[in-house]
Amino acid sequence: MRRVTLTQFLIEQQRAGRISPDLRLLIEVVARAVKAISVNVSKGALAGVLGEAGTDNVQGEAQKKLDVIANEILLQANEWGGHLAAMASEEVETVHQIPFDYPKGGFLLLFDPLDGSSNIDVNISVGTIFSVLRNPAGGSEPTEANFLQPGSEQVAAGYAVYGPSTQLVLTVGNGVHGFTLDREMGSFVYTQPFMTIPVDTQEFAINASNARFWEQPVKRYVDEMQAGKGGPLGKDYNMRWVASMVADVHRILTRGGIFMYPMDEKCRAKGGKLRLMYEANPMAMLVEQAGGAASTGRERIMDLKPTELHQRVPVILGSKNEVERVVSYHLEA
Ligand SMILES: O=P(O)(O)OC[C@H]1O[C@](O)(COP(=O)(O)O)[C@@H](O)[C@@H]1O
Ligand SMILES: [Mg+2]
Ligand SMILES: [Mg+2]
Repeated sequence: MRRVTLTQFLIEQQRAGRISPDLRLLIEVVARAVKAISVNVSKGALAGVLGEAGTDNVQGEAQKKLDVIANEILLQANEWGGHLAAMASEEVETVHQIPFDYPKGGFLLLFDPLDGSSNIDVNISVGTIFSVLRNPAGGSEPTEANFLQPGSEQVAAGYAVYGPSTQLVLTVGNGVHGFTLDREMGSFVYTQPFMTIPVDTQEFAINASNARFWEQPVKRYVDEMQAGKGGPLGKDYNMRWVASMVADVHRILTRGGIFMYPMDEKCRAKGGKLRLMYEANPMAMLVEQAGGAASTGRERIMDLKPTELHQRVPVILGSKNEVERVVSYHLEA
């Protein structure tokens, strides 16, 4: 069978008029950075990359060495090339300007360099999530306000999952496409065209240790799922929680399911647990492009007008009928 690489796929997208040469370059550069992160993640203890970095990030969370390494790899790779005007990272407090005297590029890149940090030291899948917006600042240095665009303005979004194999999953607004890293060849091979999420599911993902903090609509929904066949939903459900959003969403894009990190009393003061610009928006774009839905429980995630770069939001995403059910429980409450 003829193998199609990411490069070939992107050239085809460009030829079809779906992406510009600059956006193609941007995605290629992100993919190259992801390969470098994958090498570091897979070496683990052999390269001395496990454990704490001894620093806190802007959110007051302890950074792992790999959080810092992945962040540096993405920043350095993307500074070069001229396709970007600026970057924003979960690990960096303010907008990261391009340190060269290039004309400003047409795009803004946002990322969670290493998602699922608590899983690094126990050798469970982690990932990288990214989002691309247009640069509205023209030739001047983009400000934080220039980044605060709703998710519906994203021109591309994707993630890499560093699991038994490294996969890159991407949308440029024309479906969701998956690629698997061929380590010997050093290239991403197109392995999952048009990934779709079935509208119904019998699998849910939530951190059940927070049950006592949940709001009533989420309690009701989880109780109903746990009641199984004899309950109001009339079917048995299975549960999975990797605690790496990338891995949980990847499972949902592969075989369906619903993922929830809802509002709860523990995270209410912060607005939620997951980050709007680096986690919720890019995953929402991918999930919607695959036929699923993504909501806070009360609003479509991609309709939110961001108020700050590191904003947090509740997230409920995946199989459409299930997400709509949880949303209806929130609206009834
Ligand atoms: O520790 P918990 O409550 O299970 O939370 C897990 C969630 O936190 C996250 O790890 C947050 O992401 P970071 O690791 O990038 O901070 C998500 O990937 C995951 O879904
Ligand atoms: Mg994360
Ligand atoms: Mg992270």
